[in-house]
Amino acid sequence: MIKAFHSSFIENDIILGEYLEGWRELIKFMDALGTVFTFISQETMTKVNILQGYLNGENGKSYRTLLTMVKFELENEVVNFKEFPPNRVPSGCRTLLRLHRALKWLEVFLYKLGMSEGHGQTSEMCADAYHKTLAHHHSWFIRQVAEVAFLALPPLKEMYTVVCVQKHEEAKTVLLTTVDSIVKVYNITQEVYTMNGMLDLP
Ligand SMILES: CCCCCCCC/C=C\CCCCCCCC(=O)N[C@@H](COP(=O)(O)O)[C@H](O)/C=C/CCCCCCCCCCCCC
Repeated sequence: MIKAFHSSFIENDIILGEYLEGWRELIKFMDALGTVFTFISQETMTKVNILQGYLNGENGKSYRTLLTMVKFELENEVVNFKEFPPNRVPSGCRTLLRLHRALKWLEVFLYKLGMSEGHGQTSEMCADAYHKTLAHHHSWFIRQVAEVAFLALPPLKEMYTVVCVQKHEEAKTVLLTTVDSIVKVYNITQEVYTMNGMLDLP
């Protein structure tokens, strides 16, 4: 997962194929945490599949990177700035924005896990990261579902086994290295979306 996210950025752009690979690896982590996260994992996979569909489609070349996707979709008026178009596959830009917002939550959550010194409740860290980030973009109903899922998060030691480490020091290295890659990917994407006025796509 670190490898995929790390090789996804080039200068000020993101290679979409690598980015989606990073997400697929993240989904594997989430699946390893238990069936209570299936709903979130499926929602994430749906978004990944929409983007992969564009990448594999007839205009696939235009979806090779974040910048080429944005250029193509804006030039071809694929992006809807006013409403979520019913009965149409959502644009790549709108779909990636949902993953981008979730990446901020993940950055904050993994940073908290890494800096926890082996103490603290994972559910509290996760909820706190969520309230500060992704929750701002979710409806009341989704926020309630998320709160219930957080309660099912395993304790810190068990979470470490998910990232294949035993001790806090090892976990800290893995988690903070991941955060580092996520921050780079997040900042590039944020810049591109800001420049194109696309941070609030419906
Ligand atoms: C050692 C620790 C390893 C931890 C690894 C964690 C891996 C996490 C992987 C994925 C994170 C979740 C990504 C969630 C994507 C949500 C996309 C989204 O916001 N969708 C909403 C908006 O879409 P549209 O309706 O506009 O199309 C959608 O409404 C939401 C659906 C339900 C998802 C609710 C997610 C809320 C919680 C996020 C925290 C996940 C907790 C997982 C705990 C590990």
